[in-house]
Amino acid sequence: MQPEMPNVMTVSVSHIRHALQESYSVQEAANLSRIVCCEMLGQTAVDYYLGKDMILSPKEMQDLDTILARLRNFEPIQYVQGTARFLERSYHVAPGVLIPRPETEELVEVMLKEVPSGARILDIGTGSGCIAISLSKMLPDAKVTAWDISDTALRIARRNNEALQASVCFVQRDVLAYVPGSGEWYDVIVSNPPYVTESEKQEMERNVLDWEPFSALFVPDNDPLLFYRRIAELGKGMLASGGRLYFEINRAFGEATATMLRAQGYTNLRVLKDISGNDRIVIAER
Ligand SMILES: C[S@@+](CC[C@H](N)C(=O)[O-])C[C@H]1O[C@@H](n2cnc3c(N)ncnc32)[C@H](O)[C@@H]1O
Repeated sequence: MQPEMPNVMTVSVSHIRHALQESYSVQEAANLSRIVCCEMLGQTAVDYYLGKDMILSPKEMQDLDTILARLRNFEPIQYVQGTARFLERSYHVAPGVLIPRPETEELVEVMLKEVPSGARILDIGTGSGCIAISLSKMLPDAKVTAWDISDTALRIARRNNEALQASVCFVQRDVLAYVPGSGEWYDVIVSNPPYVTESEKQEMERNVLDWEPFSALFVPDNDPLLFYRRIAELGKGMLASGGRLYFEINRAFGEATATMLRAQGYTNLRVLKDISGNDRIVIAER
């Protein structure tokens, strides 16, 4: 006979799955309930897949109710957990900062093959700091600076920089308004700027539209290359000779971005595809 455990409650995995199925497909509810049970409530994967009940304290029960309410309100699981994985590292995320995406991991992977370790790197629109911090950790001699316009993003990026023991220098700066001073040189400028056009909103999931910051995502329909054009202009005065731009782009604008960069005098243009076969990265040389 089991010893009596006061004040605990048993919760079944199927209760959690069914609660989530009110808002998600069967597959999505299954994925989310595995994360809730195993990553947030400490159930082992074996017990989860055996469908064993969990024994929760009143506090854990309250936490579970909050988690389910947030998920049923379409809040992204990364915000509910407070973390997102990016290239094997865990980044703190919260509403107000973009959740790092796998396409951006691909951008950093390309850079790691090409950028020399002592490079001076500028990341424009750093968000959680995922690009800048990854480069700082994996190219230990690089000198990495990162800009963002958003207070929230910079607070979170600085917290990630400290937690991951990286050495990125973060600066609050509006790239659209910035006039560079003299003597500010970089070998590489990387950016994953806002690039979703307003008209693409209709195709987006509720958990992105309702929760992720608009200022991190959207550009006007009539000027989808706004950020790329501005960064390319800045690059002409801030990139050392032979220096490079690395951009993550909207898949609809690969050729348009390359044409704009060529017109600004950049050379050795490359448009690379992501794992899904979409134009996703543009690289150009000064
Ligand atoms: C698409 S998010 C990318 C975030 C992060 N680099 C990533 O890849 O996950 C774009 C970022 O650009 C920032 N941003 C938007 N407008 C900006 C501006 N005018 N100047 C500087 N940063 C800006 C947003 O705050 C946001 O963090």
